[in-house]
Amino acid sequence: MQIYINNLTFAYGIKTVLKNLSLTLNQGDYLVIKGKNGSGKSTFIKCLLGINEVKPNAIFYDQKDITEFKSWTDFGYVSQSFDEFNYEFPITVSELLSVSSAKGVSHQMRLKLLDQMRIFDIQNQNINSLSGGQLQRVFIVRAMLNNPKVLILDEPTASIDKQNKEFFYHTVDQLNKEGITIILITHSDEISHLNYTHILDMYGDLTNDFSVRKNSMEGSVQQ
Ligand SMILES: Nc1ncnc2c1ncn2[C@@H]1O[C@H](COP(=O)(O)OP(=O)(O)OP(=O)(O)O)[C@@H](O)[C@H]1O
Repeated sequence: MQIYINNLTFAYGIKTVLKNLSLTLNQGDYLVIKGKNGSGKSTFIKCLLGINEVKPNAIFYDQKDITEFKSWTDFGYVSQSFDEFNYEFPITVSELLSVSSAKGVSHQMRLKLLDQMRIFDIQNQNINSLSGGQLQRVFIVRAMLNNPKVLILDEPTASIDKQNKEFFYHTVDQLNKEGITIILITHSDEISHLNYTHILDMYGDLTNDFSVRKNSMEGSVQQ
C-alpha cells in the first residue's frame, strides 16, 4: 500500500487552503497531522478520501489516481465528532456493529475486535448509555470491521480522559505494528509519546505554512 501526494493544492472557491503539499506514505507508516483550528487538517483528509474533489495527478493510492477511484474499502475513518449519530436510536453496540459490517465479516471477527478494544462486556448495552471513551472505541471497531489498510482518526482523544487516552494510543500502536497505516489528526502538542513515523505540521494561517518531517534522527524534509 502506498499513498503518494504530489503537489496537492486545494481551494474552496477562491480560498486556497492547501498548496503544493507533497508526501509519501507506505504501508505501516504512522502520520500525525498537527495544527490549529482552520489550518486545513480536515480539508487534507477530505481530499484523501475523495470527499473534496482534487485535480488529477495530485493523489495516488497504490499508483492509481484517486480521481479514478471507485472503492474506498481500504480506508477506515473515525470522525472527530459523533454528531451525525443519532444517540437516541435504541440500538445496542452489537446491533450497531452488525448493521455496519460489510458482507463476509463474521461474528467472530466482531467479537475479536470488541475484545481487542476492551469493550467486549458492553456489547449488549444501548449505545446511548456509553461514555465518550466507550463510544469512541465502538466507532474504532466499526472502522476496523472492513479490515482497512489505512485507519484515519480525526482528533480521536478530544473527549476522553487521560487513562483512556493512554489505552487508546497503545491500541493505535498495536494496530500500526500489525501493519495498518495510521493517519491521526491532533490539536494537541502532546505528541512526543506517539510512535509516529511522519508528522505534517500545519502551523499557520497562511497557505503553504506547513512542513512534512520524518520522525527520525536524520530529520529528512520531504516538502
Ligand atoms: N466546505 C467548506 N467551504 C468553504 N470553506 C471551508 C469549508 N471547509 C473548511 N473551510 C475552510 O477551510 C479552512 C480549513 O478548514 P479545515 O476544517 O480543514 O481546518 P482544520 O485544521 O481541520 O480545523 P479544526 O482543527 O477546527 O477541525 C478554514 O478556513 C475553513 O473555514
